[in-house]
Amino acid sequence: MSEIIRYEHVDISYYEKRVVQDISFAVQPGEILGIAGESGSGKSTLLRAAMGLLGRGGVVTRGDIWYGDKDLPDLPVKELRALCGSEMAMIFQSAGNSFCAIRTVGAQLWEMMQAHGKKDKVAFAEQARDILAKFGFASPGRILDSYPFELSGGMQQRVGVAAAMLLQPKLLLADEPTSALDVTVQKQVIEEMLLARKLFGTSILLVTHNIGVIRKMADEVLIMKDGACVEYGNTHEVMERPQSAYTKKLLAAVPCLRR
Ligand SMILES: Nc1ncnc2c1ncn2[C@@H]1O[C@H](COP(=O)(O)OP(=O)(O)OP(=O)(O)O)[C@@H](O)[C@H]1O
Repeated sequence: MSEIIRYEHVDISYYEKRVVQDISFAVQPGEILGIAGESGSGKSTLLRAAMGLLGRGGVVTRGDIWYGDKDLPDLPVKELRALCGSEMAMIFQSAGNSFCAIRTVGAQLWEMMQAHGKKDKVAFAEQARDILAKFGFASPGRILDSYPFELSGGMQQRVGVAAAMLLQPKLLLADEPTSALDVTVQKQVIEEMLLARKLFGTSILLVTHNIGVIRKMADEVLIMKDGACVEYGNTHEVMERPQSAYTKKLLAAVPCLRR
């Protein structure tokens, strides 16, 4: 199998109530799959299932999520934790919530790297400055020495994306990464994710309500409603010739956006 990740007939329940049913898709190396659809249709749940982040009450009840030859829902917690960050990284709507308020950004990133077995702090600092510079930060050293509250929400989100790339994961799971941002910063975060793909060949699974973001970024798109897939295919084709009534309605509700 050459795919980075493959979902096969996945059902997920919370407290025995099924919220995701029979979802199948695959993401190739360097490919971006956008997932859009109704609120509460299970988009975030799909991403969280890969990372083992469903929490108490959440279970993959059927199907497989293959990462290479590893079926993620069946993986022992320790093995899954080792993959998280180094192979698969996740970014959320607000990176600020993931940072601890009372320690510098640099200290927290170093802690993350240590958790993945890195021991050379000087090499880490150099790599962190290098990544931040690649992602367009003018003063990487200042960012690392900052406390999160010294950075704007948009800046925190941009740092979050760059930080996720420190371990050069093969797959980035992005859950509404732009929805809390103003339009200018949204564009910067989109550019950052596209740059991550260009620099590192990272595949991206992107959940968003923003069809404009899907048009701009995604090679393939999966549209969800009531826990099920109503449409899945090449983004351009789905946007130009949607087949399901729900996708047609969803696209009709979007103001005309340029690619
Ligand atoms: N921890 C949880 N416990 C119980 N039910 C949950 C939990 N998390 C999500 N759900 C339910 O699972 C369903 C899918 O939720 P999910 O957050 O995946 O949807 P979504 O498509 O990402 O929604 P949105 O677009 O509003 O973020 C919803 O009915 C939600 O209420």
